[in-house]
Amino acid sequence: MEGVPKDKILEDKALRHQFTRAESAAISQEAMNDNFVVPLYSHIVHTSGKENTVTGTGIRCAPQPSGAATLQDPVVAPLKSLPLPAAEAPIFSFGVITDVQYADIADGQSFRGVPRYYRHSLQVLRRAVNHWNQKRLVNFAVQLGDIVDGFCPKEESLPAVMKVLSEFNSLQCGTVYHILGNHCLYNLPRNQLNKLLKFPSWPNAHSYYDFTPSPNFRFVILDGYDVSAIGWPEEHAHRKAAIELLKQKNPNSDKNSPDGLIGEECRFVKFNGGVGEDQLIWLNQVLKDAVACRQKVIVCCHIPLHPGATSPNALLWNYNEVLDVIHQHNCVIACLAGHDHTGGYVIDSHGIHHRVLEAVLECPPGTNAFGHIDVFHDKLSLIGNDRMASVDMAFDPSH
Ligand SMILES: Nc1ccn([C@@H]2O[C@H](COP(=O)(O)OP(=O)(O)OC[C@H](O)CO)[C@@H](O)[C@H]2O)c(=O)n1
Repeated sequence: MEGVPKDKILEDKALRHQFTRAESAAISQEAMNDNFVVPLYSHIVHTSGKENTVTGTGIRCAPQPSGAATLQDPVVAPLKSLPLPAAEAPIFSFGVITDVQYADIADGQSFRGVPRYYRHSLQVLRRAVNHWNQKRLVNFAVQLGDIVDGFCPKEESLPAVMKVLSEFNSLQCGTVYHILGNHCLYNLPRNQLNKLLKFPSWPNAHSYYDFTPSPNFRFVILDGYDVSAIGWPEEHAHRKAAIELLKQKNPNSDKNSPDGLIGEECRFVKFNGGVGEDQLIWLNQVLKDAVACRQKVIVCCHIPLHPGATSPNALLWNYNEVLDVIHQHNCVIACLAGHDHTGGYVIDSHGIHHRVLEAVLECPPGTNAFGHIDVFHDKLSLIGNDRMASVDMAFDPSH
């Protein structure tokens, strides 16, 4: 955060502070009166020929050089003595990483034959934390799910989780906010995870929460395995509902298999899940409150929320219900997810950015997949490392 004007920095301590509604509204008004610097440039990465999608790795558009004057150029006074405009400093920054899926086992592969590097993933995580620690690059980090892999021998689940968490604990410059993934639930009971991952909702049973790291920005952490065939006790209503849904939607005896399912119907597999009714009501309330506080919201969920940003077999079962709620409020600027390891990106019909992040687990030795997001008043700038593609996500600050 070197060179960042003092008044734009929120110290770590303040970032961990949960702002009250009154505080937020007051600071929000102050910010509105502020003269924000207009960014020098804003761009979206196009790497695949598909508009607004990111499929390449680590590509970042550079600002265009100003070039020589042409006949079309307006006549202007010589600029010799004008200083260059200063680059705008981010309001805050946060680290992002997903699908570490650590296990102390030999390399393997996914169901589709994609190599998976279970031990190396811990090294990628270590490099991520070191990177974020350098120059205090971030104010906090978000881990988007699946810290350990389902192939981790059961008796090693807890030590494996502890090993991963101890790497995260090396983050010197702020809190790590965790999200539940399916592989976490293959390893440990939900209640134990809720406690280990320090969910603010603990000891309540649910695994969703929100936090306000800066007065004008709120994060909503969704639990995509709220209605799920994994992670709940046998008799739990949400497990029963999930099993019933899978019975209706997926004719395969192995409910992890999408064989025979077409298009978006492929999402009805056991390794996905849905957001339950209570969580939808809670989400609606949180977004309503965020609008009242003039906050911009970043929604994070392990399972992607938009079919344009993911393969259909990694999509949230009731993604449309969640999007309906999100679209009713004019405050969500981006949705971040993991789960679909290759990554993806789309801007939806309401201008919301959906960025699915690239997995750590699939990084061949020596390569990386992590990043940090600089938050500005009118854009989120994801700066990815190596296999994580960078992208600028602009939004309208006036809404
Ligand atoms: N066709 C399939 C696919 C998977 N399985 C089994 O389901 C479990 C979870 O699969 P996995 O690929 O490990 O899940 P991830 O969360 O890492 O990734 C999600 C997808 O990549 C989304 O695109 C595991 O036990 C598999 O063996 C299956 O039986 N049949």
